[in-house]
Amino acid sequence: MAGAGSQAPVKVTVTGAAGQIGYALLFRIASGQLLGADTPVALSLLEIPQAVRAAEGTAMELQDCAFPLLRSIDITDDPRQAFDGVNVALLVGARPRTKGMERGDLLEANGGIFKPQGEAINAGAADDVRILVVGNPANTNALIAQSHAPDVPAERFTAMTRLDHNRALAQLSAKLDVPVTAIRNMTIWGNHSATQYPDLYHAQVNGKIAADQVEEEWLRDTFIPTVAKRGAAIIEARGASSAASAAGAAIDHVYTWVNGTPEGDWTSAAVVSDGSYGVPEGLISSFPVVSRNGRYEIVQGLEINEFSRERIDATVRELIEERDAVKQLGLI
Ligand SMILES: NC(=O)c1ccc[n+]([C@@H]2O[C@H](COP(=O)([O-])OP(=O)(O)OC[C@H]3O[C@@H](n4cnc5c(N)ncnc54)[C@H](O)[C@@H]3O)[C@@H](O)[C@H]2O)c1
Ligand SMILES: O=C(O)C[C@H](O)C(=O)O
Repeated sequence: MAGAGSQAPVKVTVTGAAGQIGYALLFRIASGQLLGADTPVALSLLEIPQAVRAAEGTAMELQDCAFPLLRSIDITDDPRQAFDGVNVALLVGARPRTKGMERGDLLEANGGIFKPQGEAINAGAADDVRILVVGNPANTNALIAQSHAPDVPAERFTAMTRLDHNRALAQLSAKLDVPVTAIRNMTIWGNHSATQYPDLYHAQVNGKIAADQVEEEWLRDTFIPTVAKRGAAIIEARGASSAASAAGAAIDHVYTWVNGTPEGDWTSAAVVSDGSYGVPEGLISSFPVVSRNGRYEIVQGLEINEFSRERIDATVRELIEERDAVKQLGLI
């Protein structure tokens, strides 16, 4: 069997490489945590021209770590170069909302980033490319990129709700004083936003339904809002949005995608809807998913109670509004 020494490296492109998530993410990728300890990596860092110098500084540090799996680092401000031959694309760089910016302005500014990146992925990506969008608004940015990459199978475009999933595991684990490993089948539904729905009616703790082990009031008034608004709470406390935990979730998302979900468990990812659970086809929405043979598949056949139905419908409504807004702006 060929060892890491002779294997061709997997090309991993990270956009927004000089940002704070980039700094938390790149060293973990280079150390082998994204793809496994046998897989050599060729990193490609995409930044805007003003931040290329800072990305070069990060690359110097990566070099100084002498990671055995890190074969090369390419730094560019050209999406075509960054995505040429890419196997794993982590789209982290995005335009944050600034003071006085309307929602439409935010979507338009991000369209200016994710449209050309989608086109560049379409033009040059490897046949097995997998794309994870982290930059917000993640679901709709993923939709924009996907709609400009007609030659790439739509299911290769995903957006990150694994951080929300991990937050839900952590909150439930603290509430019931159990390790996170006692929890299975957690689900985040919908948008990576405050409307998301973390579902305890299918999650199990030590083999029993989680919702039956907590007070309904806690589930409704504490658990759901704490998970859904955790991003804002981190910004409030840290003065900057989550970075290490976001990087950790991106690593988890890709690692699971490539290596599969454990038997009897599932995870959460925003993937292109096939119409399951009443989510309109084509929307990029979070679902319970398993990864089998290197593909994320939506878990089918779950019963949805009235409480969950209302909340899934609300978050999906928001995704429809975002889709309609970018359609009106001519971005998809
Ligand atoms: N999905 C999630 O769970 C999740 C969690 C945390 C943060 N986020 C989002 O991730 C994004 C990045 O967060 P951060 O803290 O690293 O931000 P940051 O501002 O520190 O870094 C963003 C970087 O992106 C770069 N960038 C901007 N436009 C680019 C382009 N066209 N091409 C390449 N690079 C570009 C910027 O120069 C900057 O270096 C934000 O949108 C944030 O809201 C998502
Ligand atoms: O950057 C943000 O707005 C928050 C981020 O998406 C998070 O969930 O931590």
